[in-house]
Amino acid sequence: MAIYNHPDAARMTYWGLYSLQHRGQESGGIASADGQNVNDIKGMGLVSEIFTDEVLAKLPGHIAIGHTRYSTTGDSALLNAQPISVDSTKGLIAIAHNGNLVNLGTARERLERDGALFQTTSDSEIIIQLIAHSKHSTLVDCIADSLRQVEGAFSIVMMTRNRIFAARDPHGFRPLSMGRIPGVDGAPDTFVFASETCAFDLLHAKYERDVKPGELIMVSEDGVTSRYFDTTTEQASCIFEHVYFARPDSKVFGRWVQQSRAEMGRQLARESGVPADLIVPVPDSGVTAAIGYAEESGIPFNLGLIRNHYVGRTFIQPEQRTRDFGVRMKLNPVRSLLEGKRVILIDDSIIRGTTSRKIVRMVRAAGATEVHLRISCPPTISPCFYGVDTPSKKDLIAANKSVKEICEFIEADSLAYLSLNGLLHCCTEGDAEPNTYCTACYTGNYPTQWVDVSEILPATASV
Ligand SMILES: O=P(O)(O)OC[C@H]1O[C@H](OP(=O)(O)OP(=O)(O)O)[C@H](O)[C@@H]1O
Ligand SMILES: NC(=O)CC[C@H](N)C(=O)O
Ligand code: SF4
Ligand SMILES: [Mg+2]
Repeated sequence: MAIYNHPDAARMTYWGLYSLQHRGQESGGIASADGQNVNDIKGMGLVSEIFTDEVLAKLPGHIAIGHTRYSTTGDSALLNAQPISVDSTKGLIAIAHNGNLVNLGTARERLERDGALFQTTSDSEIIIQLIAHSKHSTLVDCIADSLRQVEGAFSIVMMTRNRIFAARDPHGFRPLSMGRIPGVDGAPDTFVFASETCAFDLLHAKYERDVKPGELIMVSEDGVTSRYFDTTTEQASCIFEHVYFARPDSKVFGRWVQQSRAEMGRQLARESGVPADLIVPVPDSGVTAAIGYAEESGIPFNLGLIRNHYVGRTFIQPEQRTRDFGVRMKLNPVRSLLEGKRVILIDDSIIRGTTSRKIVRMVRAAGATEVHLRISCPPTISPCFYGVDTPSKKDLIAANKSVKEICEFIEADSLAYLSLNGLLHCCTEGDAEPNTYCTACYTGNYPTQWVDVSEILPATASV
């Protein structure tokens, strides 16, 4: 999140982060500036646990950036919480980064040889260390120079004591949108940047446009300026944002997530329908696809699994132990709906298999006579290096087992996944401009050169 020109920028950022909590639950932070000084407050846990009125009062100013972290490089620890600030001859710069860099080893070594002292173990700090060490004369040139040297996924916002910057990597892996709150009585407008447009709604900000792949935007007293630091790379936006990561009330890569997900459900029903009495979504992320599936198949839909609202997302938990327990604490079956029924469960993805195995058992134990599982994306066979912490091949169930074997493992009566062509159709259908997506976790074809070879070795070789 970033806010430029609002008297209570930190509080606006706090509200925005509240709407983006689903993107990271481990730590959070806000940095603010009043034109002279920059302050920041970071903590472990959820946004609501870190920020109270008292804490927000310590963050004055009309400029702010904020972050919720889902760790992909570096420990889940306070030292890696963001925004990360670095002070140099260019003044203090703070960064909030969504994504994951893939050439960090070489970049970090080079910087350390040049005398950089790293404060964190996360990849994100590399970007501002590169800026701090850049030889270019203006800050914006230093930033463009830095962004040309890093490879991988980065949607970033940065701030100095009086400016905001926003940029997206040339592949446009992760989303980043720009919005505006019109100034009252001729006052200047407030500019807002957020990973997802759902953050704009609460702030009454109007979605203006996406930050484009390879674009660097600067907002200062002189207004908004934009330049491109790379125009040579083909777009490869993360299709998993539409499958799982983003909220259905967000527009991601210029397309409503809700539309894509409902179409995934309809397509799944067309590709692998099965006779049944009831469609049950696996909340939350399976709900929209299940509605589409029910629409297409004509089979009744009901909430046969209830989600405890005080438990967050399980897949993005950093530890398997918490993921295991999390599923049971989070989801509980509704016996009165399931008893004696042939049930089709709809979920968006199977990564490790933690959720599916527990849920199929749960639904059967609650009296379902048949349990069929339908997944609204293809089998996840390869890890992600671009900001989704899908593990190395040995932990990805679909990299090690056939669909038939997975079906046996999760003890379902039948299992089917959406086809890759089906998924691509669902995420592009009706669009004016063709969207180009990364689908590497389903195909193993990575859009960047730098990938960790040890992670993508065949599962048996890496055990
Ligand atoms: O195979 P697994 O390793 O168990 O991971 C896959 C599960 O995790 C995700 O849900 P999650 O609980 O994270 O979030 P949600 O509440 O947004 O659905 C996803 O929707 C699957 O249900
Ligand atoms: N979820 C993210 O965007 C992670 C940012 C960064 N790679 C980190 O691990 O801290
Ligand atoms: S590998 Fe998968 S999760 Fe990662 S960016 Fe590509 S589509 Fe998204
Ligand atoms: Mg889910």
